[in-house]
Amino acid sequence: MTPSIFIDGEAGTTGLGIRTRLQDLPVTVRSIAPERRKDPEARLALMREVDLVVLCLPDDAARESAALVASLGTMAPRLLDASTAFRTAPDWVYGFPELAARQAEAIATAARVSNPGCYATGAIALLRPLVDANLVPADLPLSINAVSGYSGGGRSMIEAHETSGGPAFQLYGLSLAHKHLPEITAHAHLRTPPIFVPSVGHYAQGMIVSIPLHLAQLGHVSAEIFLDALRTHYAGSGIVQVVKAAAELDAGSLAGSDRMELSVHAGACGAHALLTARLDNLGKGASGAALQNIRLMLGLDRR
Ligand SMILES: NC(=O)C1=CN([C@@H]2O[C@H](COP(=O)(O)OP(=O)(O)OC[C@H]3O[C@@H](n4cnc5c(N)ncnc54)[C@H](OP(=O)(O)O)[C@@H]3O)[C@@H](O)[C@H]2O)C=CC1
Ligand SMILES: CC(=O)N[C@@H](CCC(=O)OP(=O)(O)O)C(=O)O
Repeated sequence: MTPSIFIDGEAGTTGLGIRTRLQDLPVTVRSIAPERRKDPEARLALMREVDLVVLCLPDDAARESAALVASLGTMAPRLLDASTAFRTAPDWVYGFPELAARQAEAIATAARVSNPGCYATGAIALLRPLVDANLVPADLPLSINAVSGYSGGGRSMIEAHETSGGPAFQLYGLSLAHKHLPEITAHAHLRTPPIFVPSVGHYAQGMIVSIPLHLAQLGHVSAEIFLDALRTHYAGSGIVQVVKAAAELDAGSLAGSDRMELSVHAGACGAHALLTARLDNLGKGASGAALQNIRLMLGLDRR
């Protein structure tokens, strides 16, 4: 039988991206009448009838909706959440199929999967293989810089940039406590939370996450060793690709793609390296990643 899906928040930025990507898949998308989209009874009624619920809501609404699903007990559908609410929760599986050898399998069989944050996707993709291979110590004090297109802030930020015109470039999260830090620390296997400085530019979509490293702090490693480790880890992935370092990086050039590109830039002096991840915050950073997880959860393919 064709599996059925209810996207709670289907009219939002991430929800719409998922709907569009589902069009060519053998699934039935069940929708709620727009005027009842915030009505718990109407949502619960749909949740009872589907195989998979996908939450594309702000964190508090996602927690409420997850509680509605849980109230169905043994009749509960499976759940994929795009918010920050459950990304480090012990009874949820982190929806990053490329994270480790068994992750795609764990996602395929999980009752509850959390979709990674956009910045976290880039940072974890770069760090986790290097930490696991003991090339970057888990307690190394790291700094992570990132820039996102304004669609990363959802509907309200999109409207602000497209009507009144937002700032050309803005650092934010300057209390250095961005909501992605717990997930980056946990899933990159770090023991020291990094300093994370996000920023947003006056363009719609696409992001770069970059992590500078002083090689003298790391012992006998080089940019080439990092590159080899990343290439080995992501060999065979059609989605996460390790590419040659270029002299410039355009944050918007993967807009519309669900791929992510990782690079290692070697400093000319031989003492520095810069790890970079480029992705579309709405693609591998949100709806594209959700599609990977939906396909795995519904058995539509394996990574
Ligand atoms: N945009 C991005 O790049 C990314 C977003 N995410 C996450 O995905 C989730 C959705 O974000 P995004 O799509 O950007 O946000 P949007 O603001 O674009 O969409 C959110 C949607 O949720 C609806 N909504 C809000 N509150 C409720 C409620 N109580 N009950 C039912 N529906 C509700 C909104 O409806 P209405 O507008 O009518 O209130 C809107 O349709 C968030 O948790 C976000 O952090 C994750 C990765 C990247
Ligand atoms: C530019 C911008 O505002 N970006 C968002 C992150 C987008 C994202 O990944 O969202 P979730 O972690 O909420 O799922 C922010 O920094 O809050």
